[in-house]
Amino acid sequence: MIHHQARKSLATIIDGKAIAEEIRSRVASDVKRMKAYIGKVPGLAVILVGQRRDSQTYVRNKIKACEEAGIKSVMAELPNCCAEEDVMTALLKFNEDPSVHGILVQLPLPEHLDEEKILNMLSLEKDVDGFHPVNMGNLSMRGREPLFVPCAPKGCLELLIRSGMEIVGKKAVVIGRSNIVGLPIALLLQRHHATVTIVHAFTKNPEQITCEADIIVTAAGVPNLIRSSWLKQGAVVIDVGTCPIEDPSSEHGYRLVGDVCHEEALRIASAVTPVPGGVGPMTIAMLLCNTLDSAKRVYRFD
Ligand SMILES: Nc1nc2c(c(=O)[nH]1)N[C@@H](CN(C=O)c1ccc(C(=O)N[C@@H](CCC(=O)O)C(=O)O)cc1)CN2
Repeated sequence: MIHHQARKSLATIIDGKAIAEEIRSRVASDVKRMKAYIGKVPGLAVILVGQRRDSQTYVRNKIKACEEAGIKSVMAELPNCCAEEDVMTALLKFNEDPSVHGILVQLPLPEHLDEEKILNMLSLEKDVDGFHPVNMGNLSMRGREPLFVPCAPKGCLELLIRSGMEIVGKKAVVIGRSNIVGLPIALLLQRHHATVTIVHAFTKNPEQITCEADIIVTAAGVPNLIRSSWLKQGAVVIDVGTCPIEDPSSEHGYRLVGDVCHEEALRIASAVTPVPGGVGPMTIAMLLCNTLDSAKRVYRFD
């Protein structure tokens, strides 16, 4: 699962795709067991608004992953020009449906829709993305437990643990402060007793901050932002940034790159995630885990 490079000095590449596959097959066997014992399977509802190509791909991959794990999925597809009310109607229907244990609204939504208002209407018990404001509040407060940890952050944590990185007391720097990735990852690392700094677009001299970090989780969406001079020797680098860049030599005319200059990071870090094949596949694996956990909670099945 962890590929050591031929040259001794190069970092380990953390194979998120292989780890995600292992987790997905564990989920599949748990779903099978649930079906055999109580005759029920977990159900996921997906709401997709508009026709963004990337969102369509992610949703397609989520539904395929559900299928492979034996999780039932339903989808509401709404046009880009739909009203907030239409999204609410779909969402409330899924909130009421007892065969649905997880609901997700694919983000980003078109600009005219109020994301916070919509996420706020999700049943807290079915919010498998963990984006409901109350869930985020619980994630941020000591002594409280969120029902669901957001998928990409949960995947990052799993990759960090698998890389052998001890988190307690370590200096962690998170680059980016979005509600989907940067903010929840920072909260999660803090929960695991790291000393966390968030770097964002207004941070002065970010390089001076990142080069002291034992752990870097980057979700800036800026290709090759993180060069070797930004890294401490032996750091673990988790790259959540995914950006398509033009590449006439590839099949679709583009390829995906992360925030990290991968070749440079390999020479300085102790472990690095690739893009693609790092955090992305883990995001989908964690969604399956959260959906399964939700169904287990409903049926009191363990
Ligand atoms: N409701 C949500 N919206 C969004 C989330 C989310 O967790 N919940 N996260 C991102 C997009 N995302 C999931 O929705 C996601 C992004 C990337 C991948 C992935 O597997 N990436 C692959 C490459 C895939 C490709 O070829 O295009 C990889 O990195 O290897 C999965 C899910 C924003 N919205």
